Amino acid sequence: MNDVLEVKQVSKVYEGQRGVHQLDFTMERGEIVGFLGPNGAGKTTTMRMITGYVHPSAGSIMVDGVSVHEQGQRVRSKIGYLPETPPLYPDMTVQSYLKFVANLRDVPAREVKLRVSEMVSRLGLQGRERQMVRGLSKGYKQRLGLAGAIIHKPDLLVLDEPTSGLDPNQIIEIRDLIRELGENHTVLLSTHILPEVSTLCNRMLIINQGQLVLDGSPQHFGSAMGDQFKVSIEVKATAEQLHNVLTPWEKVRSEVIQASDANTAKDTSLNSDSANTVKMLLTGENSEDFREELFYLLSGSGLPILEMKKENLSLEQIFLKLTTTEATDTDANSADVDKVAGAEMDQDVTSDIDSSSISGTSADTSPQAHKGEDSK
Ligand SMILES: Nc1ncnc2c1ncn2[C@@H]1O[C@H](COP(=O)(O)OP(=O)(O)OP(=O)(O)O)[C@@H](O)[C@H]1O
Repeated sequence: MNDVLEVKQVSKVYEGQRGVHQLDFTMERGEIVGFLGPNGAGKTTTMRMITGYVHPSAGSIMVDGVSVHEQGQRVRSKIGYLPETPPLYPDMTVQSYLKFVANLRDVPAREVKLRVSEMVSRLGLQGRERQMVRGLSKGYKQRLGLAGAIIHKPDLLVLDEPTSGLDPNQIIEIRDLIRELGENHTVLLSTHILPEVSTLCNRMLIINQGQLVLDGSPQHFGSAMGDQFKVSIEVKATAEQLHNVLTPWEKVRSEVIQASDANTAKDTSLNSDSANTVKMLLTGENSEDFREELFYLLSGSGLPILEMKKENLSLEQIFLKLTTTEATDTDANSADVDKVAGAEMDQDVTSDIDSSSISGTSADTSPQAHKGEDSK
């Protein structure tokens, strides 16, 4: 069996209030899955149920074929969990903390020393072995938390907002580490930072109001969810010539973005080399791909197409679209939106580390998180 994680019809109700509702997804070995959602969507609840710290009200969760509910202790040895704020003991040194976690995680006594030094070098903690935890920067605390989460060589790594509160350099370092960890682990990672998903993950889940509203690869959506198909074109023509050809074509609405002829131009700053070219945004009445028809229409009219590009929704637009109230008023079971039409994601968003951050969130500060509690 290739599924490391199976979440089946899982719901959590807190004192009559919905935490999550009928979540259904699996994760295959080697996947790095981004788990996104606005505040209060149910990410932490889901992660805590997977790691066994919160009991589902309904449904079942299996890790590597073992039931979290029935064999919690066995499952914990298969999972590495990094809560948003790692449960570190400030009065321990880096080394003694790692030894402590190794023992807690049942690493065989004869392997502890080796495992600790492996973690120190793998997570870039060399030279800090004897430093007190309280003196570490937030970035190094995060490294130590990650070291503690993987010291027992778990199959599944669950990371709750691992880059939250870090500065941009630390964010890049921790992302690089997660990418490396993803080479040997299956990773479920919650985040508020949308570009993190496109840089790190090969799949993403979006949750809203406790329900899964999207399950797909960041590379395979954009023109999804019954959206109107959009194409931008640059044509060797005047805007008037192009309008004459396109106006009778009722299924497509056109809008000039840039034109070289002064009468219609929104941007007349073009130089003479681009004289008589026009850029337009064309919007179809539905999601049907009209590029081929467009090609024959323009070539039949003797208007050369200089460029044609399918316009995709950015990750932010997709997120907003799926997490507005209307989006979940309909039946928001993920299966309906899973089959998303192939489209490249707008890569522009990947360059911006913080501008897409949706918000901050609360933290789990308790060392008890290691031991298990049903605090939520
Ligand atoms: N212990 C609890 N008691 C009652 N309600 C809770 C408890 N924990 C979570 N909830 C509720 O469950 C829902 C999901 O919360 P959860 O913390 O899982 O969301 P989240 O996606 O992790 O949010 P954030 O991004 O803000 O951390 C929210 O409505 C929240 O108020």
